[in-house]
Amino acid sequence: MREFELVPTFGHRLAAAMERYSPLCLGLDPHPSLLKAWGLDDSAAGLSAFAKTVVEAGAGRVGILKPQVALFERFGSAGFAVLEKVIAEAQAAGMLVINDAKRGDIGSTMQAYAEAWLADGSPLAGDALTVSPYLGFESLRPAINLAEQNHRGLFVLALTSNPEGASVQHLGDRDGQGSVAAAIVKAAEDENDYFMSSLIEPAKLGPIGLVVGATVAQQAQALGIDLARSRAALLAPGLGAQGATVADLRSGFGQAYPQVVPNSSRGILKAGPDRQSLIDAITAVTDQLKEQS
Ligand SMILES: O=c1ccn([C@@H]2O[C@H](COP(=O)(O)O)[C@@H](O)[C@H]2O)c(=O)[nH]1
Repeated sequence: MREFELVPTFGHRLAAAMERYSPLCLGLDPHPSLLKAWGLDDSAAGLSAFAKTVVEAGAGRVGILKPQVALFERFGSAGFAVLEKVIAEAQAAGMLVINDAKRGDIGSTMQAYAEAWLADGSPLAGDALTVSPYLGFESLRPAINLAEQNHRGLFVLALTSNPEGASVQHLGDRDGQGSVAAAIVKAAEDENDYFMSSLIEPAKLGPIGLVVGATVAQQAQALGIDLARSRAALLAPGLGAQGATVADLRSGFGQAYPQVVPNSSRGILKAGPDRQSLIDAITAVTDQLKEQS
């Protein structure tokens, strides 16, 4: 809780969802190939049917849903209308929604992105948003401030799951300056420390999370980054389709493992469209995660 307020912070709500269900974040990635495999049209109507099945399969089984915004944006305003409905329905079903839109711009424009994705009453506002810090961490300030005021969260790209990420994110490491990724993690840590110092009810996780791919988690240790100290939730895409396993999470994240929110999208979604097969795929991953905890 925040001082003078009785509304739980994003960190409190995320920790509660992880505890109640499992740390799994179910990725909602309606790729054209998946729409086809599910016998759906590559249209806004197909998108809507796909999303409805995923939300119904996840309800009561997973606490966190991550729609991939690009795959809704493909359909323009019709896709955004589907996304707005998905956000509302997933939240009504008890899930926290992390909108994976990877927004980032100069501060004045960032303010508009923040209002779209993080302001109370905005139809696109979920519980958290992914953001890119590559215009400078402080360029995210409007989103940081609005997220904190509105009990929402951010996930800042730090070490992304794709192999190309290292060419930017590891810069500085070899010449002893400390890597770009390390600077981002430290900025998130400082922001979380500042925010959490004002809480009445202590929280394990701050409002500023980080994206650290499940496929590259061990690189954080190699770069000398202490993820546990950041008190950031660690959104970890890469489980399943990109090759990372639940065992990799444990070894890769080490002491920071309790902060990890692993995402699997295609690895689970390929089990559809049959609802029960989708539920079985979700259960298989959540069971493995519970065994590792
Ligand atoms: O570093 C990153 C950041 C985001 N993503 C996103 O996560 C999902 C992963 O989907 P899978 O089908 O499980 O591979 C997707 O929406 C990516 O855009 C990421 O993979 N890596």
